[in-house]
Amino acid sequence: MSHKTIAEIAAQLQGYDPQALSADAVGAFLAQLVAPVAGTESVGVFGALGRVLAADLVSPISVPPHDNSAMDGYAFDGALLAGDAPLQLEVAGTALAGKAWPGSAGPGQCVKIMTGAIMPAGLDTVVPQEFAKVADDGRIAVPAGLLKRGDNRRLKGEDLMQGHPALLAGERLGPAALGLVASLGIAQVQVRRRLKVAYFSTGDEILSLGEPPREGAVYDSNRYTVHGLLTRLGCEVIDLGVVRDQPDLLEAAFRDAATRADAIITSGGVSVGEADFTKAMMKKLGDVAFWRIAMRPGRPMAVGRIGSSVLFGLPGNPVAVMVTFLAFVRPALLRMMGARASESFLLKAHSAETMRKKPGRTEYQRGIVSRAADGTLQVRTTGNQGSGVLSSMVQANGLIVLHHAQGDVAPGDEVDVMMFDGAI
Ligand SMILES: Nc1nc2c(c(=O)[nH]1)N[C@H]1C(S)=C(S)[C@@H](COP(=O)(O)OP(=O)(O)OC[C@H]3O[C@@H](n4cnc5c(N)ncnc54)[C@H](O)[C@@H]3O)O[C@H]1N2
Ligand code: MOO
Repeated sequence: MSHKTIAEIAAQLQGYDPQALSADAVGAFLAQLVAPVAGTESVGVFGALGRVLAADLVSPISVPPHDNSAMDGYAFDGALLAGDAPLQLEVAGTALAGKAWPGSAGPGQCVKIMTGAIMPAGLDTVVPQEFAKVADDGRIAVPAGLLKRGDNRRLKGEDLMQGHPALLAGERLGPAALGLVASLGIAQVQVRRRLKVAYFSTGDEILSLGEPPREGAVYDSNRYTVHGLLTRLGCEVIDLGVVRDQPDLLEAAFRDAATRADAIITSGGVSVGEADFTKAMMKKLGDVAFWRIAMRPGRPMAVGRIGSSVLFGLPGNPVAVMVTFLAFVRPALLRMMGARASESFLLKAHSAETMRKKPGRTEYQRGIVSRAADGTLQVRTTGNQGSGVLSSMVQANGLIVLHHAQGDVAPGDEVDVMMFDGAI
């Protein structure tokens, strides 16, 4: 497959400046860099949760398969409802769910019917049992003015119609979609193959779990966060551990990742520090751009391609990793997974506090959304917004998105919030 180079994509984007990119420009760039992976597989319905449908799914049957009753009651011909007086109907038989009533109702007759039972021929309306008065002679009375013709009847195919698409290619199959597939009698679905994403952390000061603490060193948290983010997305995660700032080790890790994965995610080493091994190695092995993004947190980032793998070089700070992942990597990976484009879901909430914000960059503040006394949604920040303060990501239930052109926020102003539920 031929891919566009960084230079080719950059040439197409107006005002592309790697040293000052808006968050929108990053999104537009990545949309051009990545494409859905080829390859599909057939999976059973239980195993299809979270997978991406590879082709439109056309209904082989109609659901429901027949007109049927939505209530336990009595089915009758709705044409009789014209008058003002209660209808008096004789009960001709009983229609049970799961089989057709074999008889036929004559004029002035109704059929006792259970929820889900096929509507007997010629009958189109159901009076629920609670509203039907049964007289001593066994006849039932339908009160006047209660029903319209067709009430309490479910039409054949009102959920899914035979021959029509029930689900479109690119659907990420959730619990409702699994049930829908099963309701069509379909046991296997064709889904895109899982995306393979390799991940490693870089930095000499990064300790792996199990190593004793030492001065100046911190335990690797990014690999665990990224593992969680990727797993929730339904990717196959290839964990390449912590890689020291040594050219031979970095080169081996990148080469290994590029042969095994569709995408490579690294954290650390993309800023302007002196030990620039990671950047140098990315540049040597692939077609990579180094960006300064007009955003907070998550200013530095590297993107490009090593071999045929897409590279996302995320900044080392733990919160910046999560924010850049949610803002940019997640939409790009969804596109690679073949998922239909979906805008990230932003909720509006009233700010409970003043937020200082300079126009000209996008800021993501960790927020806690709650319901105010008047029933509306309000959001407050978690306090310290340092990009190393991972505990605040745990406290938060969403990211307040202060857009590029936006200025200061006053208490009561509406702000956009990207809720974590569903995203991570
Ligand atoms: N002179 C400048 N300095 C910095 C700039 C800048 O523009 N000019 N940008 C700052 C920003 S913003 C960020 S973010 C960082 C990004 O730097 P790197 O990507 O090179 O990351 P490191 O320096 O390796 O690490 C930054 C920070 O994060 C900690 N870290 C790294 N990896 C992990 C991990 N796997 N688990 C937990 N913590 C990790 C690391 O210890 C550092 O504290 O640069 C700023 N500086
Ligand atoms: O990416 Mo840095 O964390 O903006 O702080």
